[in-house]
Amino acid sequence: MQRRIFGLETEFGLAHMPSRGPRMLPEELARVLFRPVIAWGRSSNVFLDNAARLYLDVGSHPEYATAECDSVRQLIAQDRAGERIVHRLAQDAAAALEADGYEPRVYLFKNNVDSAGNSYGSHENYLIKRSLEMTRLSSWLVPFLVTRPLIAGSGGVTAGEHGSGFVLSPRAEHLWEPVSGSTTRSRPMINTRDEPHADASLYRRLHVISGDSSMAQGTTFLKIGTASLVLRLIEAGERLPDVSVANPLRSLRDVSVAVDSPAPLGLADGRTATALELQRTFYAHAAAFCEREGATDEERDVLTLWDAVLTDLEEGTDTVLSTHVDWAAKRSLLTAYAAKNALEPGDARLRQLDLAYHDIAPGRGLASILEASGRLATFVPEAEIEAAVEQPPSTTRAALRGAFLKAARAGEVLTTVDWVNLRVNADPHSQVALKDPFETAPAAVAPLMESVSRLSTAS
Ligand SMILES: Nc1ncnc2c1ncn2[C@@H]1O[C@H](COP(=O)(O)OP(=O)(O)OP(=O)(O)O)[C@@H](O)[C@H]1O
Ligand SMILES: [Mg+2]
Repeated sequence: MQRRIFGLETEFGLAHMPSRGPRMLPEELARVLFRPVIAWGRSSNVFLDNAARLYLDVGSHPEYATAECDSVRQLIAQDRAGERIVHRLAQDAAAALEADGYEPRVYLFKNNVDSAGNSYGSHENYLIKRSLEMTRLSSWLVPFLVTRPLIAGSGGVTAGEHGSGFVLSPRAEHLWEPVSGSTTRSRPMINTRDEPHADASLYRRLHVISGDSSMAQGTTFLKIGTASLVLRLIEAGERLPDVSVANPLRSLRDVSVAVDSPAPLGLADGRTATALELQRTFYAHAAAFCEREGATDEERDVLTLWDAVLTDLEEGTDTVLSTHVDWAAKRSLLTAYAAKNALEPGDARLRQLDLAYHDIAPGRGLASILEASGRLATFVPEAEIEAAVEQPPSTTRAALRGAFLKAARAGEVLTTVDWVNLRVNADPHSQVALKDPFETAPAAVAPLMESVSRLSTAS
């Protein structure tokens, strides 16, 4: 079975929301949040012991990029570990604010649009074969991503020029092209910037930036697991029906807004199909392919859940939908709250509830409360998430990066690290390039480790 590398980058919304008294602006708050990171790692752009990258770009959105994972469950653990790491920074920041006379109400939101309408991303990374032709890839992947909000959207209340309402994917409004090399200027669904972070003759890193950040573990499981299955079909050269949509961006928005009365999407060949029909087509091909070619246990679990979610949508049932899919979980909360308090659709309290769903503070954020009470399904045991705060995935090169960083930090040896390269600063010949993301053999970093132990003993 072909293995795949997955990585998830999450940008968080950061806010000080005092009930009274002075309010700290996000840029300043971000600096306070990163003070311990800079003290520890001498930079606001660091690789952690769990081999993830934590950094602050321009602006005020802290970003956590998971280490390379090779299963979706592992990715969920590493992604959740990232939430914990930034949450703990937020707790420290709150204490620092309090000491300075501010009310200590610091919030981190794992969402994609702030109250001013700015969008920030959740980027998915998939290792794919270099030999894959990009046009063939996008002819299937784009219609898949256009319709994926049905099964993986985070849901949201909008108050736009077209009136207030509920959308499946708040991110959908902020994308401008199906495929492009730029992330900011034109914001595509698939970014083709060619940075494989691996042997470029063998691999590409597919960068999908159209998805919403996910709170429910079931949504991450579906979002990544189904995309990976679709990639498998494409990589295997399956003969697939042409389901190219005529206008991907318009269709993405149509899918997002038409929650209850889905309009058919126009296909490039003149036919029409609903998003649900297209998702069912992708599912059917993936299921048949796995039946024929074999599948991992995890892929079978993805197929089972995908089928169940689509069946719920087809039949108007809720056997798995609101326990696994963010938009459905959120919508039932909103509906119940609006009914109880007799609220109009555009009421500001509904937008607050929407936001509270994405608050990552355990016991305060609504998704975390739903999960704790069993109303959102879990895929990874709590102990695995807590372990992932410190430990990298053991089955990818992240394990070697993590071990190197840990040893170097313990010995106070300064290093320079990126996704591929590892180096001891004081030993220019020590550089190792881990071009194979599946490399886990300690021998691959033996010279580096020797250099670390020599220099730590020397100090
Ligand atoms: N060969 C690979 N294939 C797929 N994913 C990878 C590979 N190597 C690294 N990754 C993942 O890609 C992500 C890279 O995150 P990072 O934030 O550094 O993104 P970037 O696109 O390189 O840069 P930036 O966000 O600064 O523009 C991580 O989650 C990492 O685990
Ligand atoms: Mg990034």
